[in-house]
Amino acid sequence: MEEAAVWMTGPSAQTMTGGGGRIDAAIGWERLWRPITARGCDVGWDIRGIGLALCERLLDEEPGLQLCLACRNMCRAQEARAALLTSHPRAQVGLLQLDTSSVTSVLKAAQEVKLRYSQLDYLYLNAGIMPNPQFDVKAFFKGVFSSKVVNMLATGEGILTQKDSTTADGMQEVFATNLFGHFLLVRELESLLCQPGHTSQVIWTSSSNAHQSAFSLEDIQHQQGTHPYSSSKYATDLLSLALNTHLNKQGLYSSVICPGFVMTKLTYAILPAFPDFLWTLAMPIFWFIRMFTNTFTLTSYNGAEALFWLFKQTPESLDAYSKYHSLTSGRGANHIQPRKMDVDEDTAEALYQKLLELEDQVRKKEERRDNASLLL
Ligand SMILES: NC(=O)C1=CN([C@@H]2O[C@H](COP(=O)(O)OP(=O)(O)OC[C@H]3O[C@@H](n4cnc5c(N)ncnc54)[C@H](OP(=O)(O)O)[C@@H]3O)[C@@H](O)[C@H]2O)C=CC1
Ligand SMILES: CC(C)CCC[C@@H](C)[C@H]1CC[C@H]2C3=C(CC[C@]12C)[C@@]1(C)CCC(=O)C[C@@H]1CC3
Repeated sequence: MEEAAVWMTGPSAQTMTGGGGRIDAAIGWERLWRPITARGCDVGWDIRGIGLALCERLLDEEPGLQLCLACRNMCRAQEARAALLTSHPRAQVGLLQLDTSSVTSVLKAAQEVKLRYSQLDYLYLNAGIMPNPQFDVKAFFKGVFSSKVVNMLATGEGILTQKDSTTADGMQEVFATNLFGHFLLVRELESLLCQPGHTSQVIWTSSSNAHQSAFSLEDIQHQQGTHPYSSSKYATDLLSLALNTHLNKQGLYSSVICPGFVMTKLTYAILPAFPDFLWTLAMPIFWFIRMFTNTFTLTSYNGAEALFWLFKQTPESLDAYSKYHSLTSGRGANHIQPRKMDVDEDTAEALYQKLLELEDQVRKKEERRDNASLLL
């Protein structure tokens, strides 16, 4: 058995297909697009997600690092691994199939990790979705000419809604993918993360879009509303706090980051009708906006700054009540800023208890399913 340094969900290379043809050059100094050199599963254009950018940054720092990438799409996972090994031939990059929206998949992946490794130092929980985003153009232009413009551009507040769906386990998909799957994973991997005389870090990719107003303890899955993404990210902030309360003594430290506004598959989907060349034309506007709000980090490299920074910190020095923001100045320089989160211990504990109840229910369901398949 090996000691895995870093374990990560959702770091695969993204390929964008269709959607308005090809772009044949990297844009400006900040490379947003890269042509796929070794043809893999899809034909299209490669946009790095924040997870893959982080892997590259970690390997730049420590070329011999042992990484394990947990991805739902193994084809993309292999592409990501190949890209990492090309730039860092000494790296040890393991792959694991994991769909965070599926209870069965999470339990199976956790079993596999326990077979492969005896200890985990870092667990990056980065997988996330924002399905069927609806961009409110009217509210956007109204916001642009109001005093709320900076906040709107930094958080996306008031201009985005999503249409959620249910998973095969009967859960809300955004909740299951962004929060519950990760929670179950942490619970399953507690023994590897909480080793005597050892500290570990659990690092969540949260968001500035995490709003208390979108979250309700009476509806933690956000079945009723139209802001499931915002609700799941606020729940992430609460859960991180609760994990610290419960597990700091056992050596597990949890932190949340916000990568800023980054151009990835997730954000391109917000304006799917926008052809590629319009995104290219919008870049100077984005760089201009960056002069006023340093939350426009734009590239995955910049967005991964806080994730990378946390890797180098001693866990005991981190503040459980702060979110660590990746920020990029108008001149393109990166820095980190801890900002106090709008969370309290009682709500965090109440959510934690509800998640434990739900965990209990899904485990019983899984057991019944396993027993039924044994009988067949
Ligand atoms: N881009 C932005 O501006 C911001 C992003 N974030 C957060 O950053 C994180 C990374 O997003 P980003 O890089 O932007 O977007 P991407 O869409 O590029 O990356 C999301 C990753 O999550 C994976 N994923 C999605 N669903 C599942 C699932 N069910 N099981 C396993 N993996 C899954 C995707 O895998 P696959 O390759 O199969 O699609 C992909 O690798 C997310 O949590 C997002 O919410 C937060 C604030 C701003
Ligand atoms: C000129 C126009 C094309 C500008 C459109 C800008 C908006 C699409 C973006 C402005 C702020 C962005 C933002 C997000 C999505 C895209 C914007 C609304 C997020 C909500 C994406 C997901 C997150 O977790 C937080 C981001 C905050 C900022």
